[in-house]
Amino acid sequence: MNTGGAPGDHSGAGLADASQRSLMRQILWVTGVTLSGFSILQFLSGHPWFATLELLASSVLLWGAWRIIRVENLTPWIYLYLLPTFSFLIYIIVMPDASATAFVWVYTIPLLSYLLLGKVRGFLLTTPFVVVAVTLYLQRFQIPQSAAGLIDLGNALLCGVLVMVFVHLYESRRAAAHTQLKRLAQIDALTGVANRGSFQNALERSIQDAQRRESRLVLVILDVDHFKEVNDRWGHDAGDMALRHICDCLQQRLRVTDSLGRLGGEEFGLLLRDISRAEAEPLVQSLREKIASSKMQYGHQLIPLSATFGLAEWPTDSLAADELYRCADKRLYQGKQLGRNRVIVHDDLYADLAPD
Ligand SMILES: Nc1nc2c(ncn2[C@@H]2O[C@H](COP(=O)(O)OP(=O)(O)OP(=O)(O)O)[C@@H](O)[C@H]2O)c(=O)[nH]1
Repeated sequence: MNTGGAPGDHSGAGLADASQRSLMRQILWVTGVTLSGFSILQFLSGHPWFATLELLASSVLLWGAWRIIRVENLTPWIYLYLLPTFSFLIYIIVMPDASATAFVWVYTIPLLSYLLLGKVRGFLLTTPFVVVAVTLYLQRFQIPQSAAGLIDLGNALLCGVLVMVFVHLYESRRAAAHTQLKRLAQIDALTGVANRGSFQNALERSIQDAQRRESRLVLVILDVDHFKEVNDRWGHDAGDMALRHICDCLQQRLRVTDSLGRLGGEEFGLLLRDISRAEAEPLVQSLREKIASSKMQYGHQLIPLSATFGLAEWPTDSLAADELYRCADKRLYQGKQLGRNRVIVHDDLYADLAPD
């Protein structure tokens, strides 16, 4: 059973969009400002055309830094930045009066790629550029014949390889930690089902999906009856165990497309997709009976539990998620007033089935 996560939830490579956008902005600023500094140096060393070119490129980068926050799709902008930048870095290795130390700029290729594109796309972009850079470097400066020259070359190449390996390892662990954190932020620590926030997101997305497919869905809110007594009589641990027990009972009967979430305290939400109120009612009645009939084993004691359920159907009860929620909650409250351990499916109270 799905516990809140809905289809279409892509974690994506690299950093999350908002922080990736601000990171991209900072990178554009830094490279823009650095390049304008270099253009002054080029001008002073007698290369006015190259200086003008760098100044133009720097203006484009600074304009990009201002614009990047508002662009809709960030990915093309990232490639638009990385491809010319990497090509330029390779050019400065092979340009006529290039210094052998210009090769150190190649080390920034894996850093920028992994930072902006994540592990897989970062690796795919880094590899060809680094291979081309090393090949051109060796052609341009020839393989040294002396031991000292070979050591210098070995240092430069080995350092490049290690930078790539370290960045790859770092990004793999960062991406795994990000996925784990994201998962933990969406689940309720006690029961392992979706927490309130991710259940509400699932409800919003399911409504949009039902709207698109002209389907129906049912929102159920349930609250454990006299739960305070469970805590008072058997202790808080028994109360915690009762909450997990109720989740188990619910999960055993739900379909994979349904969602279960803990809305707070002893209140839970169920999202039954592609189902009408009439079809949902027997299912919810069976859930109620299952909870009421399976006493929870706590040590040598059996603790009786029951819950009251309120149902609301989309789109007949309301089109909006918050109104649908209020409707189900109101019926749950009516169920509590009528004596608990029952399912209320609509506002006509006398039409609802009373248990037992
Ligand atoms: N063990 C445990 N108890 C909790 C947790 N969250 C809330 N509670 C307790 O749940 C109890 C809820 O009590 P009430 O709101 O009075 O509800 P109730 O006793 O179930 O009564 P009705 O809902 O009217 O049937 C309180 O005693 C809370 O302390 C939790 O995570 N674990």
